[in-house]
Amino acid sequence: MAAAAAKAAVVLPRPVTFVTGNAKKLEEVKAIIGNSIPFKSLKLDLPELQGEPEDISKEKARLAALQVNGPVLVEDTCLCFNSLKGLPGPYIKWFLEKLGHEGLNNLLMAYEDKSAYALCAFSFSRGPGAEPLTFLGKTPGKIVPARGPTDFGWDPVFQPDGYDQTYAEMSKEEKNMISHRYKSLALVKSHFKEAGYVFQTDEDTI
Ligand SMILES: O=P(O)(O)OP(=O)(O)OP(=O)(O)OC[C@H]1O[C@@H](n2cnc3c(O)ncnc32)[C@H](O)[C@@H]1O
Ligand SMILES: [Mg+2]
Repeated sequence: MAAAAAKAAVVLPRPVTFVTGNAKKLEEVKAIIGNSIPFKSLKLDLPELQGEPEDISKEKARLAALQVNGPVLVEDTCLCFNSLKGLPGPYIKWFLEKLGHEGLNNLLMAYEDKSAYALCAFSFSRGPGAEPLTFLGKTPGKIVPARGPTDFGWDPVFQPDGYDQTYAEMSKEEKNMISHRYKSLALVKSHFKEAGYVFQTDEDTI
Protein backbone atom coordinates (compact mmCIF):
# COMPACT_ATOMS: atom_id res chain seq x y z
CA MET A 1 0.00 0.00 0.00
CA ALA A 2 1.58 3.27 -1.15
CA ALA A 3 0.33 5.44 1.66
CA ALA A 4 1.24 2.99 4.38
CA ALA A 5 3.31 5.65 6.14
CA ALA A 6 0.37 8.03 6.51
CA LYS A 7 -1.01 7.67 10.02
CA ALA A 8 -4.71 8.05 10.78
CA ALA A 9 -5.32 10.91 13.21
CA VAL A 10 -6.15 9.83 16.74
CA VAL A 11 -9.28 11.66 17.83
CA LEU A 12 -9.50 12.49 21.53
CA PRO A 13 -12.90 13.29 22.98
CA ARG A 14 -12.04 16.70 24.49
CA PRO A 15 -9.09 18.88 25.46
CA VAL A 16 -6.62 17.27 27.83
CA THR A 17 -7.28 17.92 31.51
CA PHE A 18 -4.21 18.69 33.60
CA VAL A 19 -5.06 17.35 37.04
CA THR A 20 -3.22 18.79 40.03
CA GLY A 21 -3.90 20.11 43.50
CA ASN A 22 -0.92 22.46 43.27
CA ALA A 23 -1.61 26.00 41.99
CA LYS A 24 2.10 26.80 41.57
CA LYS A 25 2.65 23.79 39.32
CA LEU A 26 -0.34 24.87 37.27
CA GLU A 27 1.10 28.39 36.82
CA GLU A 28 4.34 26.94 35.47
CA VAL A 29 2.60 24.39 33.25
CA LYS A 30 0.43 27.13 31.73
CA ALA A 31 3.48 29.30 31.08
CA ILE A 32 5.48 26.45 29.51
CA ILE A 33 2.73 24.78 27.44
CA GLY A 34 1.29 28.06 26.17
CA ASN A 35 -0.98 27.29 23.24
CA SER A 36 0.91 24.21 22.07
CA ILE A 37 -1.51 21.69 23.62
CA PRO A 38 -5.23 22.42 24.13
CA PHE A 39 -5.71 21.82 27.83
CA LYS A 40 -7.78 22.76 30.80
CA SER A 41 -7.05 22.20 34.46
CA LEU A 42 -8.86 20.46 37.27
CA LYS A 43 -7.95 20.77 40.94
CA LEU A 44 -8.10 17.33 42.50
CA ASP A 45 -6.01 15.96 45.34
CA LEU A 46 -4.87 12.64 43.98
CA PRO A 47 -3.43 10.11 46.47
CA GLU A 48 0.28 10.46 47.31
CA LEU A 49 1.49 7.08 46.08
CA GLN A 50 4.69 5.20 46.88
CA GLY A 51 7.28 3.60 44.62
CA GLU A 52 9.45 4.60 41.68
CA PRO A 53 8.74 8.06 40.18
CA GLU A 54 7.69 6.70 36.81
CA ASP A 55 5.29 4.15 38.33
CA ILE A 56 3.79 6.76 40.67
CA SER A 57 3.21 9.14 37.77
CA LYS A 58 1.58 6.44 35.61
CA GLU A 59 -0.71 5.37 38.43
CA LYS A 60 -1.69 9.01 39.05
CA ALA A 61 -2.64 9.24 35.35
CA ARG A 62 -4.75 6.07 35.56
CA LEU A 63 -6.63 7.39 38.60
CA ALA A 64 -7.07 10.84 37.05
CA ALA A 65 -8.36 9.41 33.74
CA LEU A 66 -11.01 7.43 35.63
CA GLN A 67 -12.14 10.53 37.53
CA VAL A 68 -12.15 12.82 34.50
CA ASN A 69 -13.40 10.14 32.08
CA GLY A 70 -11.22 11.57 29.34
CA PRO A 71 -7.64 12.38 28.37
CA VAL A 72 -5.45 13.62 31.23
CA LEU A 73 -2.02 14.91 31.99
CA VAL A 74 -0.61 14.62 35.51
CA GLU A 75 2.83 15.04 36.94
CA ASP A 76 4.78 13.94 39.96
CA THR A 77 7.82 15.85 41.12
CA CYS A 78 10.75 14.43 43.09
CA LEU A 79 13.74 16.03 44.76
CA CYS A 80 16.51 13.46 44.96
CA PHE A 81 19.67 13.76 47.11
CA ASN A 82 22.58 11.80 45.67
CA SER A 83 24.12 11.16 49.12
CA LEU A 84 20.83 9.58 50.17
CA LYS A 85 20.61 7.37 47.08
CA GLY A 86 17.80 9.43 45.57
CA LEU A 87 15.73 10.02 48.70
CA PRO A 88 13.56 11.89 49.65
CA GLY A 89 12.61 11.55 45.94
CA PRO A 90 8.83 11.17 45.58
CA TYR A 91 8.41 11.65 49.35
CA ILE A 92 9.75 15.22 49.23
CA LYS A 93 6.30 16.66 49.88
CA TRP A 94 6.18 15.11 53.37
CA PHE A 95 9.83 15.79 54.13
CA LEU A 96 9.39 19.44 53.22
CA GLU A 97 6.17 19.72 55.19
CA LYS A 98 7.64 18.15 58.33
CA LEU A 99 11.26 19.35 58.22
CA GLY A 100 11.16 22.64 56.32
CA HIS A 101 14.05 24.08 54.30
CA GLU A 102 16.49 23.93 57.19
CA GLY A 103 15.62 20.33 57.94
CA LEU A 104 16.26 19.38 54.30
CA ASN A 105 19.74 20.90 54.61
CA ASN A 106 20.29 19.12 57.92
CA LEU A 107 19.57 15.76 56.29
CA LEU A 108 22.80 16.26 54.35
CA MET A 109 24.87 17.52 57.30
CA ALA A 110 26.79 14.25 57.60
CA TYR A 111 27.69 14.19 53.90
CA GLU A 112 30.22 16.16 51.89
CA ASP A 113 28.20 15.65 48.72
CA LYS A 114 25.25 18.08 48.61
CA SER A 115 24.39 17.30 44.99
CA ALA A 116 20.79 16.62 44.09
CA TYR A 117 18.46 16.56 41.14
CA ALA A 118 14.92 17.71 40.49
CA LEU A 119 12.90 15.17 38.55
CA CYS A 120 9.56 15.72 36.91
CA ALA A 121 7.52 12.81 35.58
CA PHE A 122 4.59 13.84 33.40
CA SER A 123 2.16 11.13 32.35
CA PHE A 124 -0.44 11.34 29.63
CA SER A 125 -3.40 8.98 29.41
CA ARG A 126 -5.81 9.06 26.46
CA GLY A 127 -8.62 8.03 28.81
CA PRO A 128 -9.79 5.36 31.27
CA GLY A 129 -8.13 2.03 30.56
CA ALA A 130 -5.45 3.45 28.22
CA GLU A 131 -1.84 2.76 29.17
CA PRO A 132 -0.25 6.09 30.22
CA LEU A 133 2.91 7.38 28.55
CA THR A 134 5.53 8.95 30.81
CA PHE A 135 8.02 11.73 30.07
CA LEU A 136 10.91 12.41 32.46
CA GLY A 137 12.75 15.72 32.87
CA LYS A 138 15.75 16.07 35.16
CA THR A 139 17.73 19.13 36.29
CA PRO A 140 20.90 18.59 38.33
CA GLY A 141 21.95 20.93 41.14
CA LYS A 142 22.75 21.08 44.83
CA ILE A 143 21.01 21.66 48.15
CA VAL A 144 21.87 25.00 49.76
CA PRO A 145 20.62 27.02 52.77
CA ALA A 146 17.36 28.71 51.72
CA ARG A 147 17.64 31.83 49.58
CA GLY A 148 14.86 33.74 47.83
CA PRO A 149 11.07 33.91 48.00
CA THR A 150 9.34 31.01 49.72
CA ASP A 151 6.19 30.79 47.64
CA PHE A 152 6.89 27.48 45.91
CA GLY A 153 7.96 24.31 47.70
CA TRP A 154 11.69 23.60 47.87
CA ASP A 155 12.69 26.24 45.27
CA PRO A 156 14.74 28.23 47.88
CA VAL A 157 17.05 25.28 48.69
CA PHE A 158 17.71 24.04 45.14
CA GLN A 159 20.49 25.68 43.15
CA PRO A 160 20.76 24.28 39.62
CA ASP A 161 24.24 23.47 38.27
CA GLY A 162 25.81 26.36 36.38
CA TYR A 163 23.82 29.03 38.24
CA ASP A 164 24.56 31.23 41.28
CA GLN A 165 20.89 31.56 42.08
CA THR A 166 18.44 29.13 43.60
CA TYR A 167 15.28 28.33 41.66
CA ALA A 168 13.48 30.73 44.04
CA GLU A 169 15.87 33.60 43.26
CA MET A 170 15.50 33.18 39.51
CA SER A 171 12.76 34.91 37.58
CA LYS A 172 9.90 32.58 36.66
CA GLU A 173 10.90 32.93 32.99
CA GLU A 174 14.44 31.82 33.77
CA LYS A 175 13.34 28.84 35.88
CA ASN A 176 10.89 27.81 33.17
CA MET A 177 13.71 27.71 30.62
CA ILE A 178 15.87 25.20 32.52
CA SER A 179 13.64 23.40 34.99
CA HIS A 180 12.85 19.72 35.39
CA ARG A 181 9.25 20.65 34.51
CA TYR A 182 10.32 22.45 31.32
CA LYS A 183 12.38 19.44 30.19
CA SER A 184 9.62 16.96 30.86
CA LEU A 185 7.05 19.16 29.10
CA ALA A 186 9.34 19.55 26.09
CA LEU A 187 9.04 15.77 25.62
CA VAL A 188 5.28 15.91 26.14
CA LYS A 189 5.02 18.64 23.50
CA SER A 190 7.11 16.63 21.01
CA HIS A 191 4.91 13.61 21.60
CA PHE A 192 1.75 15.62 20.89
CA LYS A 193 3.31 17.08 17.77
CA GLU A 194 4.31 13.66 16.48
CA ALA A 195 1.06 11.93 17.41
CA GLY A 196 -1.04 14.65 15.73
CA TYR A 197 -3.97 14.20 18.11
CA VAL A 198 -7.23 15.79 17.02
CA PHE A 199 -9.44 17.10 19.82
CA GLN A 200 -13.18 17.20 19.91
CA THR A 201 -14.36 19.95 22.22
CA ASP A 202 -16.67 19.18 25.08
CA GLU A 203 -18.06 22.17 26.87
CA ASP A 204 -19.45 20.36 29.86
CA THR A 205 -16.11 19.64 31.57
CA ILE A 206 -14.97 21.91 34.38
O1 LIG B 1 -1.59 17.41 43.09
P1 LIG B 1 -0.15 17.21 42.70
O2 LIG B 1 0.11 17.55 41.27
O3 LIG B 1 0.37 15.86 43.11
O4 LIG B 1 0.66 18.34 43.53
P2 LIG B 1 1.57 18.13 44.83
O5 LIG B 1 1.78 19.46 45.45
O6 LIG B 1 0.99 17.04 45.70
O7 LIG B 1 2.96 17.68 44.19
P3 LIG B 1 3.77 16.29 44.23
O8 LIG B 1 2.90 15.19 44.72
O9 LIG B 1 4.41 16.14 42.90
O10 LIG B 1 4.86 16.58 45.34
C1 LIG B 1 5.98 17.35 45.04
C2 LIG B 1 6.36 18.27 46.18
O11 LIG B 1 7.39 19.14 45.65
C3 LIG B 1 6.89 20.48 45.54
N1 LIG B 1 7.25 20.95 44.19
C4 LIG B 1 6.80 20.46 43.00
N2 LIG B 1 7.39 21.10 41.99
C5 LIG B 1 8.23 22.00 42.53
C6 LIG B 1 9.11 22.96 41.98
O12 LIG B 1 9.24 23.14 40.68
N3 LIG B 1 9.80 23.74 42.83
C7 LIG B 1 9.68 23.59 44.16
N4 LIG B 1 8.86 22.72 44.76
C8 LIG B 1 8.14 21.92 43.94
C9 LIG B 1 5.40 20.42 45.75
O13 LIG B 1 4.95 21.62 46.35
C10 LIG B 1 5.28 19.21 46.68
O14 LIG B 1 5.58 19.57 48.02
MG1 LIG C 1 0.81 15.08 44.99
